[in-house]
Amino acid sequence: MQLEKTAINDCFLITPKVFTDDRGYFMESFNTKAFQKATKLNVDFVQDNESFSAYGVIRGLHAQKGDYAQAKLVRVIKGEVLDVVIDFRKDSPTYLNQVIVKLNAEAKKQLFVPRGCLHGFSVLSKTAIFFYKCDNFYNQSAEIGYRYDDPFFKIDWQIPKSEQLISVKDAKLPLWNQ
Ligand SMILES: Cc1cn([C@H]2C[C@H](O)[C@@H](COP(=O)(O)OP(=O)(O)O[C@H]3O[C@@H](C)C(=O)[C@@H](O)[C@H]3O)O2)c(=O)[nH]c1=O
Repeated sequence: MQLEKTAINDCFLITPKVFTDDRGYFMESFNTKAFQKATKLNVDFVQDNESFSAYGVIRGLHAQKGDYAQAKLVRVIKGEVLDVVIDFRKDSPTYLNQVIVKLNAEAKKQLFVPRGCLHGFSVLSKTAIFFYKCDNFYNQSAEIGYRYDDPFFKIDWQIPKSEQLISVKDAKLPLWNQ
């Protein structure tokens, strides 16, 4: 696997080694030892999530707070998304920096999202299957989130306004009040 640093501390772009042959391909989508060696981070993933979305869907911006904060290792199994991470850790040297990267099933890149960061994505392809590992369990009461169209974050989700599809829950999220 190959590791690239990003504009957010401890948020890494990971390219797995893909072995192709006449049958197709093989890759280790996750290997604890290789991950720890490359990132120097000790992360214990405990939950895997998968979601399916159509073009125009925007999910985010989400996180879990306090003891329930989650690091995520995200990737796309089908289609393409624009993945967005905002460093929301007040004590981080890259506080409020953003990482915005296209992830797709062809390139197979993964993004490691540290605990305490806001996360979201928009679907650029006709449909997309999004898969992610989490190092803490889902806890509804610990969920926090801010509006995908918050003017402070000013994220270009690369979806025309008329085609954006947002959940009722996400549409009701507050704007970030600094
Ligand atoms: C995230 C999650 C949701 N659910 C349930 C709650 C709800 O009824 C249904 C759909 O939940 P949501 O609308 O919150 O799903 P979604 O908007 O896809 O939420 C996800 O968005 C991306 C951007 C993230 O970063 C994730 O951490 C997560 O917050 O699934 C679980 O049971 N476990 C989970 O881990």
